[in-house]
Amino acid sequence: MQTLTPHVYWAQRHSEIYLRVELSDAQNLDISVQENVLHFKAQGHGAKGDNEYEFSLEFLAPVKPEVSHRSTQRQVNIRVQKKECCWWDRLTMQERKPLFLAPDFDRWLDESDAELEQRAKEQINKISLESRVPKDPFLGLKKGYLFMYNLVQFLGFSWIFVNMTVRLFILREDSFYDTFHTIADMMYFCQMLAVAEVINPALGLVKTGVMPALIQVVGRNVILFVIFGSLEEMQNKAVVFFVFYLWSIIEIFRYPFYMLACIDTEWKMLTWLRYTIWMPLYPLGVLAEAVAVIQSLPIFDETRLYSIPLPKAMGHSLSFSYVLQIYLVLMFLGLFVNFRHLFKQRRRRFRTKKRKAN
Ligand SMILES: CCCCCCCCCCCCC[C@@H](O)CC(=O)SCCNC(=O)CCNC(=O)[C@H](O)C(C)(C)COP(=O)(O)OP(=O)(O)OC[C@H]1O[C@@H](n2cnc3c(N)ncnc32)[C@H](O)[C@@H]1OP(=O)(O)O
Repeated sequence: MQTLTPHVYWAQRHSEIYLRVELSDAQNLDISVQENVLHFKAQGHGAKGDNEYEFSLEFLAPVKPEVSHRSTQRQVNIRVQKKECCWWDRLTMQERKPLFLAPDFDRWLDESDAELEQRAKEQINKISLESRVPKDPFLGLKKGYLFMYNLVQFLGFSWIFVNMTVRLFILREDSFYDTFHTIADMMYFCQMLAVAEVINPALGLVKTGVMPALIQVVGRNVILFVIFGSLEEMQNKAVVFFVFYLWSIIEIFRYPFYMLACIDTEWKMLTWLRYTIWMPLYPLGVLAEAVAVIQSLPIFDETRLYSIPLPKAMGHSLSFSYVLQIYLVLMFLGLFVNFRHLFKQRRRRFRTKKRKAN
């Protein structure tokens, strides 16, 4: 048997090469890519009758070593993936086209048509993927609820922030000492409502963990209701101003950011602020809260408020200040957990943004 070369027809797309080998009833196919050269060997019926046919092609640019092929009664179809998605000027490394090679006009597309075809394919894939993911029938309701929740919180914290800022400008330092009496009601309202922030991820309404929200809400509410709310002696201390002011600064950026997210809108500046200003604010907030706890310790010792009754043999009662000392340690653990969480959220947010931009 003579070894002959079959007629080969080729076409390309940005990511792959198609070869059509004119050989009917091909058998003993041996097709491989080694060092960027495609080797083909098979027995079949070609231009010179039944024979063994073979050819080699060194590609113009790198291709993946895996080759897929399908043999039909009339021909052998070969598909080779390009390593890089780009358009080639010709198929082979050698400039002169081998005699057995010709364009496959059935598949031939020029570069711009191939691009259009690629885009159409991507669009079809996207649509079919979207249609496979079941649509949430309550999506509108969920978004409406979240939007309203964030709006109310935004209005509440804006009122707190503006009120405190105006009072600071007018009364200067004096405003520090009666912050609680002017702001507490609104802060109670916002922080009670903030319990929803633990419930929302628990119900799967927002894509985030329950734990960071729980730490945040419990952390603030202990300070607000237990330290400030139940000790009158704490209510006219300057620390109340710093705690409330630090809490409200982050929230006047965080809630509008969420509101926009509910209507699939984004303002870059707001996103940046939401994911950046917590860096100085969070440690400062925890520091201010720690100062408040430390200032409250002697008051709890003195008033015996919330003290834990002990059996007679062990003494009278255990001051609540001991519980608060343990809480102080927990606060710094909480700071660590949430700081790490916020760093992750920030990285995820800006990484996805960059990827989308590319
Ligand atoms: C078991 C109990 C233990 C108790 C231990 C107590 C320890 C005490 C520790 C005390 C530490 C607290 C100190 C703190 O009080 C001090 C201060 O607050 S100082 C001021 C500065 N503070 C901050 O900057 C923190 C602000 N708070 C937060 O950022 C959040 O509360 C937090 C839970 C920490 C993080 O939020 P989240 O996990 O939700 O991250 P994202 O904002 O990135 O959101 C993730 C995705 O969910 C979507 N989302 C979230 N919430 C909503 C919403 N309400 N509406 C709509 N969408 C929402 C958001 O858009 C993200 O989606 P996507 O990824 O698609 O963009």
